[in-house]
Amino acid sequence: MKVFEFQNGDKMPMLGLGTWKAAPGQVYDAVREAIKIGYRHFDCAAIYRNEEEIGQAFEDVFAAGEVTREELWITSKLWNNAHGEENVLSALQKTLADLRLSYLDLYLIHWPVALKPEVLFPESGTDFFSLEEKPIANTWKGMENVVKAGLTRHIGVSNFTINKLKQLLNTCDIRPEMNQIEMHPFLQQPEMIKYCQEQHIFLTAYSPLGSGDRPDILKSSDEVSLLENEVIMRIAEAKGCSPAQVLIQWALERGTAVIPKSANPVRLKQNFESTTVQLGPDDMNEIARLDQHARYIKGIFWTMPESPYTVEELWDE
Ligand SMILES: NC(=O)C1=CN([C@@H]2O[C@H](COP(=O)(O)OP(=O)(O)OC[C@H]3O[C@@H](n4cnc5c(N)ncnc54)[C@H](OP(=O)(O)O)[C@@H]3O)[C@@H](O)[C@H]2O)C=CC1
Ligand SMILES: O=C1CO[C@H](CO)[C@@H](O)[C@@H]1O
Repeated sequence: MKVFEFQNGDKMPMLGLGTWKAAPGQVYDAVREAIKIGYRHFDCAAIYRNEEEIGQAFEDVFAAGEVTREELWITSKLWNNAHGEENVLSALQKTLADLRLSYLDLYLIHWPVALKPEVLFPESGTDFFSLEEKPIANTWKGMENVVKAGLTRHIGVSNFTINKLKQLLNTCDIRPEMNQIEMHPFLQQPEMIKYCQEQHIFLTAYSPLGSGDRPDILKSSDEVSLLENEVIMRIAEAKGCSPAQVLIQWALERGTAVIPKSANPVRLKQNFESTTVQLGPDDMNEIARLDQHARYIKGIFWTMPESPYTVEELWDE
């Protein structure tokens, strides 16, 4: 398994398991099965509301001696309603209690968007704080504090643009080591890859298979399927593998980590075995031409009348 090696020598397996939408009642089995298959990297978040069940699975695999804590890489994310230096510690403590861990490997600011403490998802413009009211630089101090307290080994961000990374790099003491963003053949983000390579920030690709099981409210009528894309299907057929395996291996060959979600034992195994597929330069060039700057996670849930956030500002477009 390819790994990212961090400056302190820690190693993160580049292929991990996404856990958004892995339903309570199923995610326990999915995590246990994934560990049997060989997954050692798990992508979690407080807002996925399944961390308790994932924590039960971790506790049980450790007790059964299947893996040790040190063999796993566990990421989680600070939800938008806990921005502010003073709120990070308690949010992380809740995640650690739910996951039944004493430390995380990586803790990310989930979005550069701040919500009022009592709000999980906004319903009106008054549910938000602006970034002037809750500056990222201040939230980041809270992230640095939890590194110093030994509660997470690394910190980073998610859904940050190059501009927002630049602003953060100007004010931070501990540099962000990861940006987790949507990336797949329809949204290839070449400038972000170049910038993060220069700045020694690792990238993780989310929704690498097109996030087909998103709630309908997050879907738009003009959406196109990645898994059914003609080029991806043709390459898969030629290699004797599945379209999902092409998409996963494509992400790895570009030097990004990738966290496909599955709760199905057959697809979990298939996704893990993507690394046996080899894509050549012709395949990579053909896939490069599929870029259409199209997002599945558009961030429209942060934009509504009187919200301080706009899609243009969110993505710097
Ligand atoms: N930081 C952020 O803001 C975000 C982070 N994420 C993270 O990224 C992870 C992955 O992204 P996500 O949006 O969940 O979507 P993915 O792109 O990983 O797609 C998941 C869907 O693909 C299906 N699938 C999985 N494997 C295969 C396969 N081999 N063949 C066909 N279909 C398959 C799954 O079904 P099934 O389960 O039935 O196999 C599910 O319907 C998330 O779970 C989360 O951890 C995602 C969005 C935003
Ligand atoms: O990680 C993610 C998936 O879940 C959330 C919605 O429920 C998104 O906000 C976020 O991008």
